[in-house]
Amino acid sequence: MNSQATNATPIRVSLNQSRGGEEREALLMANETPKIQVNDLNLYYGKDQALKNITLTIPEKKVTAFIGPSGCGKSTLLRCFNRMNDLVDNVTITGEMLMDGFEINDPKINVAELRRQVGMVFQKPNPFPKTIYENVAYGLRLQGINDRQTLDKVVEKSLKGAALWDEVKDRLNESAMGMSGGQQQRLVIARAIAIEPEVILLDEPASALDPISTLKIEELINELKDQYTIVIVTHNMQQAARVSDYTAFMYMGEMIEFGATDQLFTNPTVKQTEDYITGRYG
Ligand SMILES: Nc1ncnc2c1ncn2[C@@H]1O[C@H](COP(=O)(O)OP(=O)(O)OP(=O)(O)O)[C@@H](O)[C@H]1O
Repeated sequence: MNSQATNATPIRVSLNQSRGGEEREALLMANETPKIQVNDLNLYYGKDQALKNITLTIPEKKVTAFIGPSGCGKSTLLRCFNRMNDLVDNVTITGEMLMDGFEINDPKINVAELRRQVGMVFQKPNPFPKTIYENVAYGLRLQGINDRQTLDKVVEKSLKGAALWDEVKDRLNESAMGMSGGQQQRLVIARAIAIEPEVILLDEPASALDPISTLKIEELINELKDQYTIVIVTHNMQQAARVSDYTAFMYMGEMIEFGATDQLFTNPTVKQTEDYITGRYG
């Protein structure tokens, strides 16, 4: 379990008890800076409701994990944070989702700028068919930055930040497609951090990787959280326990329980959470 999680005070325990007809309770505690605040968020794919009255706070510069059985809405919620669901037809969203106090779903928001601030890494590494160097420089070039010295600096810093520099510094001009899956995933993370996001969304970033590469990604997450707010979706509860400070357990579109990872795994307050983490379902 993450060492920082041990001492962390939970910022909020958010229990959605609407199915029992009771009011949802939200208990807010101090000690963290909220980065993203979600209030009563509902999301529909056509008529199907995928997220139900989600309320939670993502703390700044901490790792928050979303866990829960397949189809419970983890990825859907994650994709809300950088408006990736805009790309899906017939999506309706209600409720509030604030980042640093600004409504993410405000139609006036510049979505490209939002996605620069909120980077995303997917399950399957998706490097561009370009050199290692150009993969990392890509976002800067998009911003019109072509000065070689600046690019060199950012490429080196980002690859170091993604714990990849030593492995690739002598082959920066080779194709990224020749790297191993684990290296490609760290390259994608380097590409994400090159444009200095504030939040990094990781959607099962290690599920396609071997155990050693998985370990490297987990170590990397631990290092990155000093600088970035990280939200990770994972199927792997041990991974959530290892890398996250806070964990949110979701079930059938609802946020069942949210709390400090060590508390949620050792002393869950809701029976459904306990059933899930002890392997009774899911
Ligand atoms: N593009 C889409 N169009 C319609 N329904 C969708 C779409 N994406 C997801 N869903 C549905 O929304 C629900 C939540 O899916 P989501 O992928 O968010 O769950 P998940 O918890 O991330 O699942 P998994 O762990 O299997 O990835 C599911 O019922 C799914 O079928």
